[in-house]
Amino acid sequence: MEAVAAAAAKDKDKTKAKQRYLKRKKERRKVNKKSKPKPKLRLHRCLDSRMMQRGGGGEEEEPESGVEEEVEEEPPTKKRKISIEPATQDSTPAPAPTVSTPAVSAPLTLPTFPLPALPNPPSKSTLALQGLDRALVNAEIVPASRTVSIVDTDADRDQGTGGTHLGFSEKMRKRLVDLGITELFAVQTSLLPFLLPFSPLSKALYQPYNPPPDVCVSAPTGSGKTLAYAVPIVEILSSRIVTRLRALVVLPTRDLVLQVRETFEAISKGRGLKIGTATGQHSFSHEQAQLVGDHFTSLQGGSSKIDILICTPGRLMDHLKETRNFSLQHLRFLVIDEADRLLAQSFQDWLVQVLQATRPPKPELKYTLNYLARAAAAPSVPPVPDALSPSFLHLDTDIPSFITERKESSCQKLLFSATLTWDPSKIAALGLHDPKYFIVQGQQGEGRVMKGGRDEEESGALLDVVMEKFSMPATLKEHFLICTTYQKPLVFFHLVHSKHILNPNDAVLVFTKSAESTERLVRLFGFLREAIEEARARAQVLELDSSTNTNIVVQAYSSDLAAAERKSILEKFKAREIHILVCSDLISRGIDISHVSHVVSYDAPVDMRKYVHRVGRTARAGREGDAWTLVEEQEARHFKIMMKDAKHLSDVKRLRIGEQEFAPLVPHYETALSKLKAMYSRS
Ligand SMILES: Nc1ncnc2c1ncn2[C@@H]1O[C@H](COP(=O)(O)OP(=O)(O)OP(=O)(O)O)[C@@H](O)[C@H]1O
Repeated sequence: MEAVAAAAAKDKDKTKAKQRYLKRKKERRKVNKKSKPKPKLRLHRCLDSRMMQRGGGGEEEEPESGVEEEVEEEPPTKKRKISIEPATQDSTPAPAPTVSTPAVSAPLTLPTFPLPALPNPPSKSTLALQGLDRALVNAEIVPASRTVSIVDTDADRDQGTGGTHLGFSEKMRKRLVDLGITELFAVQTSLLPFLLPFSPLSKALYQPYNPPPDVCVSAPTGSGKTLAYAVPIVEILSSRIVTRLRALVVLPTRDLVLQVRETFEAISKGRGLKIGTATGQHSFSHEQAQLVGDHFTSLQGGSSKIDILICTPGRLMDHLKETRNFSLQHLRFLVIDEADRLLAQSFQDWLVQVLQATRPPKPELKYTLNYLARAAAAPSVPPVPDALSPSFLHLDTDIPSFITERKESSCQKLLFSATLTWDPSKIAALGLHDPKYFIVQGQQGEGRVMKGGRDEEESGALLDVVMEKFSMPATLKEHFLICTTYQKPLVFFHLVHSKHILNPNDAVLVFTKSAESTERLVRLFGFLREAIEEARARAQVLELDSSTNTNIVVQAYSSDLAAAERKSILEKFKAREIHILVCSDLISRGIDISHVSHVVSYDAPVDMRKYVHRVGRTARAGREGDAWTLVEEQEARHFKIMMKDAKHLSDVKRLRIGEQEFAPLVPHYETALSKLKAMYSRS
């Protein structure tokens, strides 16, 4: 019994000792908690602030539209992972740990180390501006509201304003007013005074010792870039006495060449300037006869029948290589419109070859072995040193010159796009001389509210351009719809027939991903209308109201069509004989059809550049316009991320169409689908 009692007492002591130990441990923990730093918390804060500064955390958390919330976010697991990593892994030397000696032999807590302090990373704008071309940092940011009236009132005449103060002549002002242009748009008010300075020397056709500065312009679609370069070119070239090829405008497609030619012809009426095109639409010999005067004598200065050539790069290369007396040495202007697209195309290195043809070759020392060898191999009739431009004069070795200063090409390069690239490697390839950048703001720029005043506003606009957040026309309304692949034709059909789109005077441009999709959609549309008409004839269409107009003219426009056919289709569309034009991205850039009131991207665009140019076919020159993008369910995530990256998601409204709205169409759609299937299986 005694032994049992002793054992019980011993157990009791042990329990008491254990309780005491636990109590002490708890107290020690409390003390430690108060005195020790909180590494996890600090690291979290540190990481959070870093993420905010890098734009990761800060921007993602920005409250956006209801649509925005549907974008899937990355789970925040990473942050936690990092926070529990042992601090000792960091290579930064840490101060000696402070370990408190326990009063009793209790298990030691892990020593903690103060975390190394991370320097604050530079802000986004500083990062983007670091290493940027100085000229780009000094870009002129032009608000879209900077317009100027050119209607000549008595007051204007007295004050010498009314447009002529922008550098162009009274003759040009009158011509523009005759064409219905009463005020100049922002891109024009900024560029004209720059390209047409008052000093007569700057308007000279040749400036071999002080070549004019090059210009890069980024301005929204439909903002009037064509006139911004056409007016100065016509004004400066009008002073010429002898016809030489002095302006070259390069564009990516034939359709655009024809459009720009029309603009030049309209504004240069009565100036005696000769305008030519080279697109491959006519035979090569026909084009040669249009471009060059003398085909037989080899003239070192070339021989031109035109002052201005508007062309595509492929055909330009052909003439440069094979057309005798086709010379670019007299160029005063080289315009690259839709520059980002053209710079992305190699076309036998067209840019390098063109730039080389504008620059004078280095003077050669006579009587060197090389020179003599080449002279011996030269054709028996040497080229005649006629009509050389000032910077090429040294080619005529018989003309003595005592001027040793190097002569440069007088060619001023002008680059334009709504989505201009700022890729330094591409810009460097242009060898720009003293470039000046103009950035015309659109929708986002006008609405921007910046706390830091003008400087911050400007660097914000610059940052947007550099980071390819493109400006949109202020008058554009954008929408998107998400649907299944099966529903897409139904949604499209419903959209154009419902109040959303087609009013009697509306014109709709529909973009698909390829010529084949264009063809298929037009056929399906036709079969669907047929099915509805048949059902109507059988008086079966009860639910479809009479507004479902089946007389709408829909036409496909694709590269599969002959050039003449394409031209005729575009003319009919402009004349409103065609209501819906379905096309691939062939005419998504530059084409200007003023009455296009709606653009539908039937197949969602894969990148932001494509999106900008497609939707830019409407809402041009200050008119209203709507853009609709049909997004298949599986593409929705990509589309939203693309928009979000471009800071544009909140500007695009999501539209929801309930299935019941197009349910009456479904039986007819099924009939149309089976007809389409039968047609394709036959072919
Ligand atoms: N000052 C103006 N007043 C009225 N209309 C104008 C003016 N300037 C240009 N326009 C018209 O605006 C339309 C769009 O012009 P333009 O085609 O030059 O735009 P853009 O900036 O080149 O567009 P994109 O980037 O899509 O090629 C044209 O129909 C043109 O005639």
